[in-house]
Amino acid sequence: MKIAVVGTGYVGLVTGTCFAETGNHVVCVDIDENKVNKMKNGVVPIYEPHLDVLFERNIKQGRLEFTTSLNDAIKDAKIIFLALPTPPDEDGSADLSYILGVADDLGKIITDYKVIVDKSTVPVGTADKVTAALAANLSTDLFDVVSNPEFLREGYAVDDFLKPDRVVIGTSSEKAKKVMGDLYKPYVRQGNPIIFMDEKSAELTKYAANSFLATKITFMNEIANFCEKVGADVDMVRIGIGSDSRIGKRFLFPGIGYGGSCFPKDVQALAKSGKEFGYDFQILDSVMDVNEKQKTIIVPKIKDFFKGDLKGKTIALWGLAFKPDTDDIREAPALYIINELLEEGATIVAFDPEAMENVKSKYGDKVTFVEDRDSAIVNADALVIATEWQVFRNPDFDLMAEKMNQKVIFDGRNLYDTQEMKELGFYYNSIGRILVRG
Ligand SMILES: NC(=O)C1=CN([C@@H]2O[C@H](COP(=O)(O)OP(=O)(O)OC[C@H]3O[C@@H](n4cnc5c(N)ncnc54)[C@H](O)[C@@H]3O)[C@@H](O)[C@H]2O)C=CC1
Ligand SMILES: O=C(O)[C@H]1O[C@H](OP(=O)(O)OP(=O)(O)OC[C@H]2O[C@@H](n3ccc(=O)[nH]c3=O)[C@H](O)[C@@H]2O)[C@H](O)[C@@H](O)[C@@H]1O
Repeated sequence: MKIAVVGTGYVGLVTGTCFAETGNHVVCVDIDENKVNKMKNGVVPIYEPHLDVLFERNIKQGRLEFTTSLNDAIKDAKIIFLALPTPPDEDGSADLSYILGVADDLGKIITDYKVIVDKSTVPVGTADKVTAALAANLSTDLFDVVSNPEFLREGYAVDDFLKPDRVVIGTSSEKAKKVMGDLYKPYVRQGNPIIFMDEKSAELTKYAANSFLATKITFMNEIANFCEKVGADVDMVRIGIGSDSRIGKRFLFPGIGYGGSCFPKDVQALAKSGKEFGYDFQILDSVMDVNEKQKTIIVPKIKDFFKGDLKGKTIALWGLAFKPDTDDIREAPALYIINELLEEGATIVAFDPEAMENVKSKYGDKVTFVEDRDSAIVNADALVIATEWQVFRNPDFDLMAEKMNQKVIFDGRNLYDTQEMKELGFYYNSIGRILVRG
């Protein structure tokens, strides 16, 4: 099948590459010329594990192409995916200007029947708005609009896309249903269901999934905070409740709050969407409040340790990305921690395996960046861990003892065993577990 993908970010590029991998011909279009040039030269513009192999293979085999011309991209395509940004507007609602702008452009250039698929995360009612934008210039016989939300996670995007738990397709058109069913056939063969539904339900399924997961994490963060008050161990509680199949083991890991380009904006957008329709999502308001505090929950702990004064203190920071295996720093808790520590007068020496360039462009020389994990801890008064990259899981504790000014760790991701830290004589402050005083 011939496919066009508009927008080559995390979702668009993975979508385009994976559809090429299953034998389709895909043209990806982006307005960012620099990005398109990179891709034309065989460079993957984002860090996403395993994407490069598929990317190279499909370019070589002539199934994956790139352009900045919307017209060139869509002229032979039967299906056009919109994988465009839907960032939060000033009031927290999803900004649909990218999607509606492209829909408007498409309405002016489409000449034969096409299925326009919304892959971006959008509020209920967007398919209707996209339809209206297209219909302003185009006969409704020449298109159908489908909502096909994406559930991939950054860092696991390729695997999540190729082996999805489910594919949700929202459409009221039998013709579009057939086209989409054919496209996703390879995934059905892997035993993953395609769930057909109406457009509005599909749109809401996406927000509901992200909001539910964000709520699950936040609930666990509150349990962790309470564990600290009463001397319980959140790891035990997590295992204890996660073993109940009704609750499940995944997405129960407490830490310094959820971040990224999706949970924060999607929870906010669903709450906002609720208000627009006269419904007050009380749970979501609480989730946002708790998460906001959770992102910097480690800072008062650090201040307490240093008796309220961080001036002149050097803090090593391991991890900047909002989670491991990505260079994405959107809404990363590490940035909130950096802001507060800088305000308190601390010096920050940071390391992240993939996200340093992105942070450098925001902070410049306000933060010192080093090229490896162990350089960050030299002469540090404390180490803060903000992202659970594998490389931080098994550090050289002897080297830490030797190189740090004192053996002090504030761990926002619960990477180490508290008993071991006690034996090694570290001050070790983690989330929802006993405080090891060293
Ligand atoms: N990042 C993720 O893991 C996931 C994101 N989503 C949703 O997918 C959508 C896209 O997200 P990302 O891929 O992360 O965004 P992104 O910001 O990484 O990429 C968007 C791309 O669209 C391009 N673009 C902007 N205007 C354009 C135009 N007029 N024509 C062509 N290209 C244009 C940008 O240059 C950029 O390359 C959002 O709605 C997001 O909520 C859904 C599931 C997962
Ligand atoms: O809509 C989206 O963009 C995507 O949002 C999330 O994916 P992603 O943001 O890439 O990353 P997650 O692995 O879900 O992590 C999100 C945040 O939650 C945090 N988290 C996750 C799991 C957990 O147990 N505890 C926890 O604090 C992570 O550290 C991270 O900050 C969803 O998991 C995807 O299904 C969805 O497609």
